Amino acid sequence: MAPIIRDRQFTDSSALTDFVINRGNGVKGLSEMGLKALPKPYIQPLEERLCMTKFVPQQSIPIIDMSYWKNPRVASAVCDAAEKWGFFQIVNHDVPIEVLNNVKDATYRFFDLPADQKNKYSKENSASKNVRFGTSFSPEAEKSLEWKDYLSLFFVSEEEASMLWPPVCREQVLDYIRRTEVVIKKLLQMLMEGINVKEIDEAKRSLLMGSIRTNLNYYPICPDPELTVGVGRHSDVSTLTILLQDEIGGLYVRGNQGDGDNWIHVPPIKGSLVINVGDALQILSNNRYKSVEHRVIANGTKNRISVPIFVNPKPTDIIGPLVEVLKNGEKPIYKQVLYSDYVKHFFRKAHDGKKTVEFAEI
Ligand SMILES: COc1cc(/C=C/C(=O)SCCNC(=O)CCNC(=O)[C@H](O)C(C)(C)COP(=O)(O)OP(=O)(O)OC[C@H]2O[C@@H](n3cnc4c(N)ncnc43)[C@H](O)[C@@H]2OP(=O)(O)O)ccc1O
Ligand SMILES: O=C(O)CCC(=O)C(=O)O
Ligand SMILES: [Fe+2]
Repeated sequence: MAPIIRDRQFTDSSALTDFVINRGNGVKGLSEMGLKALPKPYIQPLEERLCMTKFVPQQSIPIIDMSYWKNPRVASAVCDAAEKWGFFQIVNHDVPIEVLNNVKDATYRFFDLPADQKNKYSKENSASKNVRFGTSFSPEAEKSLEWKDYLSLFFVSEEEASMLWPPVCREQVLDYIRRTEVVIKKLLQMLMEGINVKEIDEAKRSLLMGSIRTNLNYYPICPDPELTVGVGRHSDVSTLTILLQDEIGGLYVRGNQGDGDNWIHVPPIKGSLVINVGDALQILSNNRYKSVEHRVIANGTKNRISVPIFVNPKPTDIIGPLVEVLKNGEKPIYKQVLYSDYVKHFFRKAHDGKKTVEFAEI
């Protein structure tokens, strides 16, 4: 059935929900209809929009060259960036450029599928909870929707992926995960040494990288980009996030100057990967490493994609400050929480900046 539209606008919000969510057209479908104005549900309150006066053009997150990763100066730069910024970019990281290009192409292939093909992976239709196509962040919980569609792939095994993940992107995403794992291990090794954890044994390995979720994000051209957001202010609930972005730009990170209401652009650098600390690592390190708020603006002229790999504890792990960081008598800031409870808390509310971590505070 055709959506109920008049003069390229929806007549009511249930017709919009039906078209975008129930029928799997997503915001990409809305964008491609050539709407003249942004539908009301996507209009964000003024305080959640990012205005020019809050940009800090002269600042930049660190860019770290991983060529000589065994050099202690690299480890020191990584730990320093994780403490002060919570965000950095890495170059010369050894993940081949073809692997990155292939996963970007695969992302376009998935989102270019007809709506009924993508909708096979929606929350209602997907054969597994580990594969989910969706739009916005948590449409049931949000007062204002976000201008983004996504495919979320929770990795269980290559066997499961080969049965359940969409064939148009499966191999490329798996390859991206495989090739990135080496970098993830190097970074975690450096970060652990920085907080006196000498060895990553099996229990630590599980806490640090026991589960992997990869999202394919698609931000289509938006009719009124300044009225909405691509992704609202949030910190990730991961240990570390490895993010591949395309050449469009639009990711902003909260700065660490003055009152903190300043936002720094993360410029696309060909072949680089953006790394950020997530809440789980902030909790494990008892606030030594910081998970920092970030957001994505909408774009009025270009489609944008990004592919984050969220490296997480296992859902069944209990997370809290590591004994090594408390050894010198430091007071724990966080209690022990079941990681899947933490993630469910995150997903059941709208994006609300750094508030998720309060769930684990003592
Ligand atoms: C989508 O836009 C986003 C996403 C993000 C994500 C940032 C991250 O850091 S993701 C890393 C999250 N960590 C993990 O996935 C590893 C641990 N996993 C788990 O603990 C579990 O797999 C689980 C995610 C908690 C799901 O557990 P399960 O027992 O199967 O519970 P459910 O009832 O299925 O789900 C609970 C609740 O969460 C919603 N949900 C589940 N998966 C997703 C998903 N991939 N995307 C969105 N929402 C999800 C689910 O709908 C349930 O909510 P209800 O309201 O329906 O109860 C950052 C920024 C973004 O814009
Ligand atoms: O698209 C981006 O650049 C960032 C997306 C993001 O923050 C997320 O998916 O958690
Ligand atoms: Fe994020």
